[in-house]
Amino acid sequence: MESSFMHRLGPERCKKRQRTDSDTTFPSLKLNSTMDVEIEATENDIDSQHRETEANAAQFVEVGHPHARLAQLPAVRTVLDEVLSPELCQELLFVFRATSTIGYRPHVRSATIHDVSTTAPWLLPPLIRARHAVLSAVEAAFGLSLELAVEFSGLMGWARGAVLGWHHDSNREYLSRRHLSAVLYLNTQGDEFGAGDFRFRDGPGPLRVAPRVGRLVAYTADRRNVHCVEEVAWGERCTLTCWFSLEPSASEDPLVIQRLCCNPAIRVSPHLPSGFGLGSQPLPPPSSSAPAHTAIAQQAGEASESLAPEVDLNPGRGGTFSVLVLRRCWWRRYLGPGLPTSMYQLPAGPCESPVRVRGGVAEEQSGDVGFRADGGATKCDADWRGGAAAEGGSEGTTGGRGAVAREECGGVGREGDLRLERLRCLGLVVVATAGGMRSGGRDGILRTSPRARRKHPQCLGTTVPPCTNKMGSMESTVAVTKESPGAVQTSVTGGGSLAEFTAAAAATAVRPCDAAYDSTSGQAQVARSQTHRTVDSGTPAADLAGNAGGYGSCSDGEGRGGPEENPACGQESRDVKMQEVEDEEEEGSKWEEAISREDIWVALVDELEATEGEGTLCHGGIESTKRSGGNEADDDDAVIAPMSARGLAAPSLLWFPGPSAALLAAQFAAYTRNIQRFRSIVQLEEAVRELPAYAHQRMEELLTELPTWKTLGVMLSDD
Ligand SMILES: O=C(O)CCC(=O)C(=O)O
Ligand SMILES: [Fe+2]
Repeated sequence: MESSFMHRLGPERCKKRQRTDSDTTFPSLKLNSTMDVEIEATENDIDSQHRETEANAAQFVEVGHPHARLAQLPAVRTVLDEVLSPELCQELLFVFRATSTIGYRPHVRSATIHDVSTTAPWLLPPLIRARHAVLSAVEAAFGLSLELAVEFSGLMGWARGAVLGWHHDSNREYLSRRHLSAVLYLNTQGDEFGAGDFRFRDGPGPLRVAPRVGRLVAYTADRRNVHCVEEVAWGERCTLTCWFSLEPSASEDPLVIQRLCCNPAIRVSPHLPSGFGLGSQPLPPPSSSAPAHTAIAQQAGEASESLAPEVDLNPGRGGTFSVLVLRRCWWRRYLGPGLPTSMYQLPAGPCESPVRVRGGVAEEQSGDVGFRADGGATKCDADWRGGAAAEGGSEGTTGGRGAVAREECGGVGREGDLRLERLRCLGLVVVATAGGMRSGGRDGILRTSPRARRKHPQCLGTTVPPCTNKMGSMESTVAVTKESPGAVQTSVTGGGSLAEFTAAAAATAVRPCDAAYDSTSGQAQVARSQTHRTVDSGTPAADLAGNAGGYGSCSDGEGRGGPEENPACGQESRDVKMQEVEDEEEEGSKWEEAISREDIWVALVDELEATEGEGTLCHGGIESTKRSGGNEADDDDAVIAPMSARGLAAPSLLWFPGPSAALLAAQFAAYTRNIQRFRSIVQLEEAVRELPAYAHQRMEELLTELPTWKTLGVMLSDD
């Protein structure tokens, strides 16, 4: 029996299986001690917060029946150490930080495998390796070899304040195909975060698991494993969270592979080998991605002399994978070779502004976007609940595959929102324009010469939900301006309509809890601003002022900025054009000095400008990402709850012609930020040398491995 398994599994899986087979029951668990894995629960352990949520758990029992295959397991949970090496965990942290976006609960951000596939496919190999190691460990631990499909996998970061009450992981009807859960901890409690214990409510020990790097806690998703996560006290607790299903059709692999196929970075021919995992889902016809392809080619052609030919990666092995690898793209001069362009190409398209605000019932407004005075959800949000914002997890707010009911509403524009959120998470400031800036802008793009920007870098960037045309006829501009080297001031100009206001609030990182729109009076304001102005709905010229919601702004809770450092904090917002003039007079030399230390960003910015209008790609990928990660989130606070904003030390001098470029910068910044020693922009040059090497290596790996994957379980390709 074992040998036949070994034959099917191949050496890697066998090794894993042999190692973990001995760990299937608790007495033989590879636990280092009970210091951080508590076997017995005490009465006091169930604190009031958890008691509150017991009622919740009780209501889920209906849908928490064990799967028949799992009903007689000798053990329903396990804890294993050293399932992943610290090095791989470290790399996963890197992947997570480079790709994460808003997560499924307040203070949680995540990077699902779909996110990674879409935005940075070259980062997939470590994630897939890790995912497969977890799969193997879980299958071995529960004696389910080759029986499990990965239903969801994603990297999660639980920041300070993140908490999850008692629940089990199949507590909703739509989670019923979720049969086993596994959480692999990527970092260690006490080192990189405080508190955040995982706890089982009752049943066999261990009842309390302290996260530590490489440790896996795995359990059946049914009601026998009611568990919780205690509140994280500081830092960020990072996990690779996976759910498994006994139903092959629940596998997320086909979608992931489809995502890759849609990604112009990895254009796979329609002639896929059988069993590749696509099932009946058709690939997009070549024509559907042709414009994108052309756009890239054009872009590459402009910026360079050569476009690599399509590469037949593996002609001999069942199927041709035509991989378009672009070379000589604009950033090559700065970042070196190896970075395919397409992951930076994000969709644009028609959609209303999809700002996401605090939980509540959607309210219809006259426009397409509702914004409630109490911070309730927009109409888009109602359909979006559980979209890309709810990536994984359980407790009803999480995971699953919810439908996006209104594509036209929650679709592309939502991605715009995600991008904004991502930028904000990274501590980057942005300028959003809706309908063009007054200072000579067109098409939502601020146009000043590079030279002028160098001298007057107060217009820091531009990004906007890619739906500005439908936002209304009025102009709306959000400018995040750097008032002094230590602080950022945000001003919103125009914003006459509800939609514009919401877009503005989103774009400026004004925390929704600090912004309000009075639907009765039509007044919108940003409450946290040092200076308040209101804007009359329908009055394009009206201004409202805000600050950048804690991102290097006046009210930064993390010690940056503040009135003392930022004399401009108390000033009223001004028209963007005015601002430029004044800065020129008052701060010119200061800026010059600051900029000279940021040449790399100037260069980046200049080149970003060149990508203006480069088009939008990956639409299908993004759509699919939303669907695959989504479910019925019942806690919309998760979506826009401000994340910790440990961004770049001086997130300035970013000028983005559009969301795609903004994401590029964000991703780039994420890379650099998360190489621990890079703390300031000044040090980016070093990162610039490392990033391409890493990305290049990983991309090569991906391109090499992809043709051999029949599913994302790479080891299965042995036979
Ligand atoms: O992160 C953990 O330790 C567990 C998370 C969890 O229980 C869930 O997402 O359902
Ligand atoms: Fe859970």
